[in-house]
Amino acid sequence: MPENGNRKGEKKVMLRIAVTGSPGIGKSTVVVKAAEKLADQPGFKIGGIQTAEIRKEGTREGFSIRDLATGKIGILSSVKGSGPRVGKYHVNLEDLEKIGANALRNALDCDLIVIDEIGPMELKSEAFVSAVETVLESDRSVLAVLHRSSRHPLAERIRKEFEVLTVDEGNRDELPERIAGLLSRRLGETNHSRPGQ
Ligand SMILES: Nc1ncnc2c1ncn2[C@@H]1O[C@H](COP(=O)(O)OP(=O)(O)OP(=O)(O)O)[C@@H](O)[C@H]1O
Repeated sequence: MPENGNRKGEKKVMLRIAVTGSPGIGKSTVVVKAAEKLADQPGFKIGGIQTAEIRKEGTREGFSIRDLATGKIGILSSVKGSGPRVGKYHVNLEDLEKIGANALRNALDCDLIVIDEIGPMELKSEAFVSAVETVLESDRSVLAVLHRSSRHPLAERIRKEFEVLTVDEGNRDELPERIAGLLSRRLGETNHSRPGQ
């Protein structure tokens, strides 16, 4: 896609997809694979966040958070620490805000904003919630992982506004291709809607 800046004349054709499903079913993997397929397309700019487990000697000790655009990585939560608790983990509000919320705000010129994930840990931070709301108010396409059972107003809003796909063992292998295809076609529509193209 051409540099963003002035998108005057560009039709708003953003696509909002959320994947949800049981713990450990493969939600993050679907999002990573879909984003990788799209990143292979020349000029397709992806921003946002990715979370992953931190394991030590086979035991899960917490989660990391990564800014997809800069590669900057921090601690989202840890069994050690002092932040608000979610299960046995303490949420690290500092990195959630410095890396997570900032990554979302800095992704507003991207073709696709990835938010992995919108769940109980991330929703502990008002700054993060506010950054997600800013993304929702933008005209950017979004691919998010949505926690299955969160009743937080932001999670409920996403359920209403996004196309929600439930990952299961039967569809998790084909979903990345399907999602990448949907987003890729939408990008094509965006380019074709630009004047002079
Ligand atoms: N299509 C697949 N086939 C086989 N294994 C898979 C597939 N997708 C994911 N996995 C494996 O399942 C595990 C969990 O994957 P992933 O972290 O993507 O799940 P998740 O639903 O995002 O988990 P969580 O609920 O903890 O956020 C990983 O070990 C991953 O390698």
